[in-house]
This record gives sequence, structure tokens and C-alpha cells, in this order.
Amino acid sequence: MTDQHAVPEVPEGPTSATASAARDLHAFIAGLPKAELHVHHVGSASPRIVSELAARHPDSKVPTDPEALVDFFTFTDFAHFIDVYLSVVDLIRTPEDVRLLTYEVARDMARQQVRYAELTVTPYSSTSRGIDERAFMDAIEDARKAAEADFGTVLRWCFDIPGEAGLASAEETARLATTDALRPEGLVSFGLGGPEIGVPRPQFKPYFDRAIAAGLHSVPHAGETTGPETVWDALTELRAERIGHGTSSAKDPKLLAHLAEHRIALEVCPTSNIATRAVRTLDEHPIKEFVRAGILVTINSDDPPMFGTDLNNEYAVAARLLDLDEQGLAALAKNAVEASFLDAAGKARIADEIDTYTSAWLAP
Ligand SMILES: O=C(O)c1cccc(C(=O)CC[C@H]2O[C@@H](n3cnc4c(=O)[nH]cnc43)[C@H](O)[C@@H]2O)c1
Ligand SMILES: [Zn+2]
Repeated sequence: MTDQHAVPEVPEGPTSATASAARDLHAFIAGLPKAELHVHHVGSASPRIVSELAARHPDSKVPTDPEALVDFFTFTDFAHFIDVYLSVVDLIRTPEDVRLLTYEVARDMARQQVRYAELTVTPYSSTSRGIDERAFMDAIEDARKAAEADFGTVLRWCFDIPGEAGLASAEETARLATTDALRPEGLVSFGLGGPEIGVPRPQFKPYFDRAIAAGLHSVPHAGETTGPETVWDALTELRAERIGHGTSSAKDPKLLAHLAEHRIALEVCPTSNIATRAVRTLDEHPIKEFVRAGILVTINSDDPPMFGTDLNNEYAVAARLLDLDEQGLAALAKNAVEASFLDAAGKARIADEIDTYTSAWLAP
């Protein structure tokens, strides 16, 4: 189905002036300081990282050859995507694997001028496969600190429940996130991922209540593969402060108005929605409706190498779909800063950097 070689990029126009403008916009995006709010830890393993992990664990069914990986990362539907995702999870078997993955993901982010990222981590998938919980926390924290020192990219964690794994996984995730002796310093939020069909959000309310009581922000996935009622459930039952995807919100005008009025940001991941078949084509993506409704829209890459994309490409896709120039792209980048869980000083620092960069770029 999805041809990973055909990831939509800003198309070159018919004239050389249009082509040159598109190239300039790509260059602008490449240097633009950015924040990313919806990106998965394991889903960020690049072919380079996957190859290194697969070499450590040669019995894995994940191919090491980048060409073969492109086929492997071509999905028939969302369920197939989760199957493939879990085979990459199976490559992460030791605390050193966790550290390598985390540090190298930060390196890839820094190359795209990502200054701040809230990385969705699924600790249950590692601890249930035998990685010691203390060693897991130490590995992500060690990598976080090293990445900030070496690359200047600030990482924070969102621990998500893999909903389809059942309430035992919710209990384990809540315990890991709220036990003082385990909870990592970089943890800021609590999420819910995996398939939505057959996994109603309200059953996770007690776990979100515990996480929120412990000071964590609520950021469940909702409305990615089911309708707007799932987004309402995420808001009313899980007290969501941002929504992962929220794609189907476009089908409910009252929901759009509610999201806009309450400044509940949507973490929009356009290419992901095509790769998992949540949306048929990019031109049918509801991002325009979200902007028109006044919603705080943020641009994200979700599982970038698995979807043959990266954050820069997602900004280029957004520029095309929303017809944005440099100022519009800078505003989109600032939306992510505003919707982040950074403190006021951290937000101001990145927002100022975005403004300074944009002014310098546009200066005659
Ligand atoms: O780890 C397990 O044992 C396990 C057992 C049953 C089901 C699961 C999952 O469903 C894991 C889902 C996994 O997928 C991550 N993810 C990455 N991208 C997305 C997305 O676009 N939408 C939803 N989930 C996504 C999620 O963080 C979970 O780690 C696991
Ligand atoms: Zn996601």
C-alpha cells in the first residue's frame, strides 16, 4: 500500500521560480528551531539505529538492510503497523539498547534543529519483556542528560499506556509514572496509545486520575482511528490537555469549537495518518478545518522512519496544505512551543529563537 518512496513533499511547481521558492522554504524549515510534542521513542528508531540494534540481536525478524526496511515499514492498515512496531520493540532487550536508542534519537532530532521534544515512551513494553524497571529509568535519564549536554536538545517524557495490552498495562504504567522512587525527573505527561477500536477510553480514567494527581499532564491519543466521540471521552473522562491526532474531530463542529475555545491543542501528524490509512490522501487531511476553526494546531512526525518522514518534511507538508510562507511556518513552530509543557522561561527562549531566526531569514 503506502509507498514509502513516495512520501509527499512540497511539490515543485511548473516554473523555475516556483521550484526555487519551494527550495527556499525547505531551507527555511531545515534551520527553523522547532519543538515536537508527538513522537514515539521506539517509533523514532532510524534505519541506522535499527541496524545497530539488529546487529546486537541477530535472531530478530527485523531486516537490517535499509532497502528491506522500506518494505518492512509499508503497512496495510493500523493493526499491521502495530505488529511491525512490536517487532521493533522486540529489538530493545537491554538497558544499553534503551540508552542507545534514546541518545541516537536525540541526535537525529538535533540535526533537524529540534530544541525540545516530548518523547512518548511505553515503559510497559520494556518492563514486561524483562528489562529491569530501575535500569530502564536510569537508561532514559542518562541518555536525556547526555543528549542535552552533547546536542542541546531538551527531552521530556510522556509515559503511555499501550491500551490494547489491557488494564494490567495501565496499572503498570501508572505505577511506574507515580512511584517517587522510580518516576524519572524528565517525566511530564501521561498518555494512551495503540489501537482505539475495541479499546474504549473511559476504562482508563482511574489511571489518568492517579497520574494527574501526581502532577502529570494528560495527553491521550484519540480520534486517530475512531470517531469524534473518542475525543470527547478523552476530554471528559481522561481530562486531556492536548489530543494525540484528534483527526476525526473535524466531523463534529461542536467539538471543533470546544477545542478552540479551551485551547486544547491537536498534535497533528499528517504523513502518519496516510501511512496507517487513517486518512486516504494528504489533500483530504482535515488540518485546514482545524486551522479554520481556530484550534491550536501543532505539527509532529509520530514514528518518523516507519512512515518515511521526519519533522522537517511534516512542516513542508503543512506548508503545502495550509499555503504557508515563512511567517506562517514560524507561527506553526510557535504553536508547538505554546502547547508544550515547558515552563514560561523555556517557552520564551525557544519562541525568541524562532523570531530571531525568521527575522534574519527575511531581512533584505
Ligand atoms: O507491549 C506489548 O506487550 C503490547 C501488547 C499489546 C498491544 C500493544 C500495543 O498496542 C502497543 C502500541 C504502541 O504503539 C505506539 N504507537 C506508535 N505510534 C502510534 C500511533 O500513531 N497511534 C497509537 N499508538 C502508537 C504506542 O506508543 C504503543 O507503544 C503492546
Ligand atoms: Zn502517536
